Amino acid sequence: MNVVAEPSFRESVDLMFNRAAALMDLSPGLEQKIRVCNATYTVRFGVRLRGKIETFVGYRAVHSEHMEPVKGGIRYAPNVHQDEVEALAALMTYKCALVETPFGGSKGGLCIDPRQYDEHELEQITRRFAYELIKRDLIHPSQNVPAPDMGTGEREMAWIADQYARMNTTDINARACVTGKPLHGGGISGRVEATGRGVQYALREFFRHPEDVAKAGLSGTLDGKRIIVQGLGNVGYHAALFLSQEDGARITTVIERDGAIVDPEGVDIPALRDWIAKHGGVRDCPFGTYVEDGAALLEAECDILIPAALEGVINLTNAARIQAPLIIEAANGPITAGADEILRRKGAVVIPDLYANAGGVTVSYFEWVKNLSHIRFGRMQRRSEEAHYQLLVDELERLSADKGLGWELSPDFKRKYMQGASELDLVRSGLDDTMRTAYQSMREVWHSREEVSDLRVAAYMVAIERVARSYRSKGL
Ligand SMILES: NC(=O)c1ccc[n+]([C@@H]2O[C@H](COP(=O)([O-])OP(=O)(O)OC[C@H]3O[C@@H](n4cnc5c(N)ncnc54)[C@H](O)[C@@H]3O)[C@@H](O)[C@H]2O)c1
Repeated sequence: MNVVAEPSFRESVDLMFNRAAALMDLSPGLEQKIRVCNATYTVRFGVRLRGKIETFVGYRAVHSEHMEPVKGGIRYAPNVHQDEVEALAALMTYKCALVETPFGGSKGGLCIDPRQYDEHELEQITRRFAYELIKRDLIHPSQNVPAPDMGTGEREMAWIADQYARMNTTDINARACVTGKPLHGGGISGRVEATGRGVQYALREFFRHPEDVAKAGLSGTLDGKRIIVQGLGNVGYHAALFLSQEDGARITTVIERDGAIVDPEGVDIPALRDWIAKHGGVRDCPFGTYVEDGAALLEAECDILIPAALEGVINLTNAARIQAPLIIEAANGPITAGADEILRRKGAVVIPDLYANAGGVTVSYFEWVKNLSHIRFGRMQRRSEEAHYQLLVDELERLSADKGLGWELSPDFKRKYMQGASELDLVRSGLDDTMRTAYQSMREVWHSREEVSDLRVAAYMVAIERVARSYRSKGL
């Protein structure tokens, strides 16, 4: 393998920021204020496990408090470090600004390989980590609200919410201290799938603009497009599932940590997911051809590449060989700053992380609002409204019959129309609207200024301008 000097993840994010800031009219002081991470708290705590005390290292970085609470996931991975959580926290600031969720940016991490511990041990470790953060208001409904990220999910969020509630028994808004909770524990429908769903909506929006699609050298719709996905975890699985089942795309390759599965006709995503859950990897999987060097397949021919696992996987060592004309960054930071430049020169179109994976924080926002408002979303309308909707449905059917159009409203449509939307309908339509609006705002900058060469720089410009506006109006 070539050894090439790459900037760190945080430096990479800063370089991307700098490229955008250079095209803007910011004072150097404000530019620096927005770029830097405000503070990072490091905690080392001991937990007695299997008769011995084990020490764990965790972080919570707060990048920008121009809006509070600050928001960002907690990652469990063996080599999490300060640079990484600061990069991820910065991305959260820009992401929240781009999709207009009223949060600053934060991120947490715990150095742990969760696969080495059983559920009871993970609960002990999570509760202890949460205790350390809650004590310092680094988990708090109005100050800092975590969510799932790599290696964590609903289960860990439920433990964190319970830990907060135990330590703050009189806080009526306790449930809003963390998002991504299970539905029965104050969560919201559609949160588990939200980031992958957002990737699908982002691609749908991109394909609504033939001019943009042509920039990637592609044409038509998502139907029949060949897609390579790296990482079949929460984000990659849902993106792959929805794109293959609902948009007619073919997932020709899935790259996992122990190799890849290739099937030019389209990998059976639910079957593969079940296989991984049972066997811990893709080796010996019967649903396609197994390839041991999975990472090499990032360079394979396809229409769309979806890195949905780790940062830095497309870097100076492989960027020149990437064949995908369109890359959507479902993961945070999968393309380094140097690789980004190489891809731009090659003419590849990159849909950037701060937009592409914003579905998670968008639906987290809905969950937080639901928790704070103490209402259930999407319930039955009043009876008078139901009668009103019935009249409209009758009228639509009468019109269709009169004009001989032969329309028939589906029972599902009638039910939804008359009962009001379910919580899941509301979440999906809110997410779709958010992804469309954010794309339009990036696109406008991308197309209106010649020096704006790509969607990433446009996304950063929109986000930085909004953060700057917030600081200008309220002061530092
Ligand atoms: N979960 C969310 O809501 C969310 C939101 C926004 C962004 N993200 C980002 O998406 C990415 C994935 O997060 P997730 O929540 O899906 O994590 P996850 O832990 O659910 O899944 C990660 C997947 O990647 C695989 N993987 C790990 N190392 C790999 C390697 N070297 N090669 C190939 N596959 C590998 C794992 O086996 C796993 O299947 C991260 O960058 C995360 O920051 C997640």
